[in-house]
Amino acid sequence: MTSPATVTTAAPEWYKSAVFYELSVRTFADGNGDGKGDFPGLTAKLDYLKNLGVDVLWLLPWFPSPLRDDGYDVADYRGIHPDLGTLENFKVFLAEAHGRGLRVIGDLVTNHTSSDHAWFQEARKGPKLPDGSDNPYFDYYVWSDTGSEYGEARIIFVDTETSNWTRDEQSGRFYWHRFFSSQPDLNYDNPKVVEELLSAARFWLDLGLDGFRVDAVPYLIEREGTNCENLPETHDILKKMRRMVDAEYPGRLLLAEANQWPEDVAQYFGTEEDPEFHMCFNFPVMPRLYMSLKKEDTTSIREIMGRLPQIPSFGQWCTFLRNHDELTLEMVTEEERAFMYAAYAPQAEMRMNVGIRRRLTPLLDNDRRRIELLNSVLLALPGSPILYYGDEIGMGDNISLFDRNGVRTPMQWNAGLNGGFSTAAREACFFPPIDDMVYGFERVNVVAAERDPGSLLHWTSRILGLRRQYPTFATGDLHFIDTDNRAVLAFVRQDQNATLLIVSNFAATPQSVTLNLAQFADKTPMTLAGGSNFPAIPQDGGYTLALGRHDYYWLKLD
Ligand SMILES: OC[C@H]1O[C@H](O[C@H]2O[C@H](CO)[C@@H](O)[C@H](O)[C@H]2O)[C@H](O)[C@@H](O)[C@@H]1O
Ligand SMILES: [Ca+2]
Repeated sequence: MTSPATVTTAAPEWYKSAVFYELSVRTFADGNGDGKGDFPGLTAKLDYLKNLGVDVLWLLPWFPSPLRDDGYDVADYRGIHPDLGTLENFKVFLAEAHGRGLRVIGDLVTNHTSSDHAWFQEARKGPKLPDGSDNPYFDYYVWSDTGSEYGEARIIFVDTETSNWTRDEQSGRFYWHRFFSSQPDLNYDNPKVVEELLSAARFWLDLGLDGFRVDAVPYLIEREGTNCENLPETHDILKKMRRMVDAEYPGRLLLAEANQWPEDVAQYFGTEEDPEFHMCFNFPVMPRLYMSLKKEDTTSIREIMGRLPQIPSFGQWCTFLRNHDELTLEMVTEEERAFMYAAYAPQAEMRMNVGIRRRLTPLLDNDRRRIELLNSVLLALPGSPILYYGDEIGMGDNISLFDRNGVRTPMQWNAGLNGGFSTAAREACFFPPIDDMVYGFERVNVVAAERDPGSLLHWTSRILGLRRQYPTFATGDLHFIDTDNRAVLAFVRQDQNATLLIVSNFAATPQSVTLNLAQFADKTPMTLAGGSNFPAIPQDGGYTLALGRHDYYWLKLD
């Protein structure tokens, strides 16, 4: 296999203009007919992803794991889960992706390991080994005799866990875990742990991986009297990771998963002089996009975007509508959370932990106008967008499945057996393919979408192409425009190349809006898609537009 080891580009900040696509190898495509997706299966689908118009694939954890948290419980940082194929299969996949100009990032699960990891199994033997020597692995984890420390730290998986401490029978001590009890937290006060994780990262970067989404970064360090989130010592460790990447693998990407308020999440970029992550997910804006739709009031989007601190010049936000977890409601007020539950999770089983375990299309009632609206805003706001696999064809969910698995069902490729995901018997599929009347693979699948010129898939591909023509979407400044209608969100993206005006109607009825465009007086807006001219902006700047329900305009002002 002699395909390129990396994607060559002159732009070191390639991530700023990239569109990301998140997928799970396990549920994307099964290459050997055993009911489990794998790297050969994924490799065979690379042309589909390239044609869709994405630039970077983010792969969920592929490591050996007992799968008590869908792979976020890593048992070996340097391997491939046997269900997914071999290291050789991975290398072929990476070369084939790079050969098509696609980059690939992995998921580095830093905060914890699986309790099955050899380090934890060794650690359980206690601080001293039978021969009286020190057990070097004991200090890889966070132990307590009483399980009473760090009482101010919240429990994250509130539906499952009642404490962040669990007693280990073998050692007779309590170990610390921010997530499931099967995920003991690593002890980042131990420099050896830091080195272990850096060296695990090097293993994959040496193979040509383009970077990592780094999981659950706020929780690395614990300190009494704090909530054990976002601590300075945690930032010191993450900065060390960035220094390693910059020194040894320049051009590779670190993306932080820090589900925090704007002021806290922005800290994960570090500074110009002492950088941390190249990118951070914009968690706070995500639920407000949904909320604005049901409230027909976009004030919360403007407010939260206005709260985002200035970030270093190398930094870029990462925006998303959905991912493999529940639609998290951690970054909203209690009142907003109650609104979101009532609006989007009418059945109790749709709720999970602090969020809603549903996919994009069912959340938006399979309403094409709403799906297009939210996606268009996602693509126009500052940041690099991430699409979640299957959302481009309008896949549904299966809330009867345990935990967050309902949004992790097999990709639907065609109307045949198991939606083309696998040739195995349906019962052998890792998760059952969706086969209900509305979202089942017989109706919702890639082949059907490719045949229909008006499909969501084609629309997605077209709008990605349009966005790509205007680098201003990637790096331009953002200015909100004052309007007389809160249901309509209007903003400008601007740089030396272009001034783009984005107007979006979040209401379910047609709306009229008057924008204050005084600073653009005399300019003639032109639609990006069709090149049609709109009336010129008058001298006083008052510009009235009519928009159909959930309609949007992408206009150019130059
Ligand atoms: O590895 C443990 C978990 O880490 C990520 O979790 C994030 O998801 C949570 C919701 O499921 C969220 O509340 C939390 O703030 C995040 O850190 C990962 O994405 C999960 O899949 C995983 O279980
Ligand atoms: Ca397989």
